[in-house]
Amino acid sequence: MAVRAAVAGASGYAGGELLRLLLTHPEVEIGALTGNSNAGQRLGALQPHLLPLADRVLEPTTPEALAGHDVVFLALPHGQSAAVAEQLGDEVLVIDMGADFRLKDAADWEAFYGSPHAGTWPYGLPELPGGRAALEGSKRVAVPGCYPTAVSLALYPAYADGLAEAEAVVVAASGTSGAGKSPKPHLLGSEVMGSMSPYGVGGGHRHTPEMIQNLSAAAGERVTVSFTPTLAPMPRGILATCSAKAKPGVTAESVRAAYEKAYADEPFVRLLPEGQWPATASVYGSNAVQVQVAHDPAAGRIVVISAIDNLTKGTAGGAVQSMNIALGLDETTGLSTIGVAP
Ligand SMILES: NC(=O)C1=CN([C@@H]2O[C@H](COP(=O)(O)OP(=O)(O)OC[C@H]3O[C@@H](n4cnc5c(N)ncnc54)[C@H](OP(=O)(O)O)[C@@H]3O)[C@@H](O)[C@H]2O)C=CC1
Ligand SMILES: CC(=O)N[C@@H](CCC(=O)OP(=O)(O)O)C(=O)O
Repeated sequence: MAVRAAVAGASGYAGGELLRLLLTHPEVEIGALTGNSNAGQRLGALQPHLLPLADRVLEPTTPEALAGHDVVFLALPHGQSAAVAEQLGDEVLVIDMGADFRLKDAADWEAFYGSPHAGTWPYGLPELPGGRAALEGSKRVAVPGCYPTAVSLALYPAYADGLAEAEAVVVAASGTSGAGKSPKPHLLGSEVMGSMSPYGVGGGHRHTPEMIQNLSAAAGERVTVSFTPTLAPMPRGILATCSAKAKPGVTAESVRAAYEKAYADEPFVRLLPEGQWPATASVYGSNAVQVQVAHDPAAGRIVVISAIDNLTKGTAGGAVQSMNIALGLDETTGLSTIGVAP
């Protein structure tokens, strides 16, 4: 019997990418589609690339509209999911693509999001140690942020294998869809085209505590992360350049061996052959993660670069992968590692 899925936030970028994936998922039947300011609109007017759903009309996001489904995806602005989720009952699988339930530390949540902490749900990054076990049979999933997905998958093997000191430096470039669809003055076409710019510099970005949470769990000690996001003139993609001081005795061979071990059996993470580097174009529209490692002996640092599509593995693909695990389906069902080129 098909898994009936509702999508709240179907008019947004994350909701649109989720629907693109669910349309080809062999086990899923798409149920209610809800929005907020766009309720009453045809989906075809908002997501013209989703042709099979063009004549569906968005409903308001209410418990009644979301009732009667096996899975409810919440692709809402952060801070909006908790109130909706608590009205859905314990039997339905709720997958939150926003930030509300990602952080374990209430003080971190309050410091970075400025509202009371709603709680913590099993975290939807199966590749992390213990990640799959946390999701199996769960009725709640918190999908990670896009930058924490790219950065945690780049650095966790170095920490899990005890190769890196507990400080990491990350500079990551993101495509503009990461900022969502609502209009923002710094995201006007003329501001973004032909330019790259940093933001959230100096530890202010709300994804910093999420990265620290993941890397500290892998290291078994608190890892600090100096994170600088930058905006790149492209619609999708994240390229994360991450480094950490190498522990004494670490070599290029020991670094590569740690990553080969971590990713040998991962269906979506590809440690590239030596000499080949991750690129956002190679993972465009796919759930793949490209990773490459280097050891810089002069600087005494491990350098790891990862590339993801922020809307796919960084949000909607990660959500579908987690749904598959929670429901006991093959983890790769409905997901592709094939990109779009050129
Ligand atoms: N874009 C990305 O790369 C990533 C996004 N995410 C997360 O996914 C979530 C959605 O982001 P994104 O799609 O980019 O954002 P968008 O701004 O593109 O879409 C937001 C969606 O939420 C709906 N919405 C807005 N306010 C409310 C409300 N008060 N109640 C119910 N629905 C509401 C909007 O409906 P309407 O249009 O009808 O007003 C729209 O469907 C966010 O939490 C974001 O952080 C996570 C990782 C990456
Ligand atoms: C380019 C850009 O603006 N990106 C967003 C991150 C998108 C994301 O993952 O957001 P959530 O944590 O809200 O899910 C940002 O930096 O705020």
